[in-house]
Amino acid sequence: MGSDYEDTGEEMMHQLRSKATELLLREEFKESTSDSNHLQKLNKSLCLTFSNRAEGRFRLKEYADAIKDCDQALKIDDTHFKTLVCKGKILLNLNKYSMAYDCLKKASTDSQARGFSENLNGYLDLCKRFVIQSKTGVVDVSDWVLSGFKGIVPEFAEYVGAIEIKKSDLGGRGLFSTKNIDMGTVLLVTKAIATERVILPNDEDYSESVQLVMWKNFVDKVMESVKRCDHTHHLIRTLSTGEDENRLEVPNISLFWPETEETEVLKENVPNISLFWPETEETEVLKEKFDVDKILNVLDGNSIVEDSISGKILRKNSGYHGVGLWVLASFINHSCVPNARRIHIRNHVIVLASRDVKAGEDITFAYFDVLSPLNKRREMSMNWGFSCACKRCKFEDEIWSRQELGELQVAFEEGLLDMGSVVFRLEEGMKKWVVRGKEKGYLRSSFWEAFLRAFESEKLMKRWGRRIPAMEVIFDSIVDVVGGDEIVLKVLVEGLKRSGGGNSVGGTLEMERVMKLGRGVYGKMVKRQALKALLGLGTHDHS
Ligand SMILES: C[S@@+](CC[C@H](N)C(=O)[O-])C[C@H]1O[C@@H](n2cnc3c(N)ncnc32)[C@H](O)[C@@H]1O
Repeated sequence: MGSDYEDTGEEMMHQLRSKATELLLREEFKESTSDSNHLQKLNKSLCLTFSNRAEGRFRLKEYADAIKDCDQALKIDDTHFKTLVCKGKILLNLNKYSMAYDCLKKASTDSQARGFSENLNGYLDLCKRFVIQSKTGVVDVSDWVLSGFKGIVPEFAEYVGAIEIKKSDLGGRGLFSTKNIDMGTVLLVTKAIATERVILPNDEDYSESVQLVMWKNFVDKVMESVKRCDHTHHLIRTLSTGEDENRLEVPNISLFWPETEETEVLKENVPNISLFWPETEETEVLKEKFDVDKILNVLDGNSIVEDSISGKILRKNSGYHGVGLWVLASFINHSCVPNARRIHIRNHVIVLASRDVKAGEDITFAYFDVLSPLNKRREMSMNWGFSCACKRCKFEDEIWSRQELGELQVAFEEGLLDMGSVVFRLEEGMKKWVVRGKEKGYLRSSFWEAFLRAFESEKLMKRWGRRIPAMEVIFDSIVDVVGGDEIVLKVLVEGLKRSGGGNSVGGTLEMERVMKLGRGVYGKMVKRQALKALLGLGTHDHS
């Protein structure tokens, strides 16, 4: 990097090494007391120099090199306070929580710990919490939510739940559950390689430019991370560039586990052997080492927009528009019958089960609004560069060949029929076409807009209400398809507020329906009272 700080360190280290070599050559260092003292001083300086360079490299986020410097310093003095603190902080950043704890604990017993400006006990507590979190995935943001997002923003450890990467029928690889999982359970917590956020202006043209600048800054940040850390580069290279997805390797999930030795090995700077090949064009070697085009393609297909349909930014000022790359989350495929969703808190993404998930299921979230008819969903998936292969699309593909359904869709889109009539005809049609169970929910979700407008209109309900299924029946079958969906939740919450907020007997049932769906949207990490506060339903609940 060539900073002044590093240059001075390098120079000093060089002088010290020369002096040590000189002493060794004279073979006097063992016998001579004065030289032994001198060597001691020399070692002390060398230790301090390594320690200082480690600190500098830590600040530059060059963690692998910083750790090497710490180890050199600790080889000279394994109780060196400053180095122990520095190594502890680096390990914390590398998600090695137990090892970080051990380092910082050792530092905390040093007499210098008392006058130390940073809060060592705070770090130790954080390590302890992270060790538990990274094993259990249990996170609770209720206090933060209840404080109106004014308190300290929660910090998260990396967590990889009961999931694995396998070949997926949907396309390429996917993330799969390895056991039965309850709705609201956290499946994955991971920090972004990089994120970039902006507040979008109202002006459409200007907004487009702002988004372009956001994308450029984001790409720059990713490139920086890749240059700084071989492990990051390695992880990004496991992602799809969109080409030949079915022939891609399936990485082992352990690559993403925090606290493991395997990641430690990969974090080391292992030079590529091609670097030493004779007769190879230098540019060729460099290209293989750092392929900008490949990384750009990876970013195109794997970056996640934070406020997209199945993402939720949990904080007060969520007027931001953001993009980020979360490597393991990028293995999650899309489905129009999704079973997971994302919550974004600062640079972390938390993926949670938005319904009960069975062992062996493909974990999926919605890349786009799945409360839309097939033709719109097709368009949106093509914009993403793929043709959706989920079971709902397959079913609807077949059933849409029925002329009546096509005509109904046109009548709905062009407003040729009132929405009550659209809904009535759809329900009657489903009887005739022998559509049953979940498949009814597929079509109802595609006609969500029509159902919503019918249920919201007193006039239409007077006319059609008795001839169509009750709103609760429809909503349940839609939730069965789309899982914990924020749009459905909002409609239910508005309905509940209009009916007096759950004080009547019917209202209590409605409240339970909302709370259950809320768990699918926000997960178990937002407890009941906090969830009510978040939904604007008051916090006076004594149940
Ligand atoms: C973010 S990646 C998901 C992981 C990817 N399958 C892999 O092997 O790396 C998005 C890509 O996965 C594929 N994909 C995701 N969901 C799909 C779906 N429902 N149907 C078909 N292909 C899908 C598409 O090729 C899409 O561009």
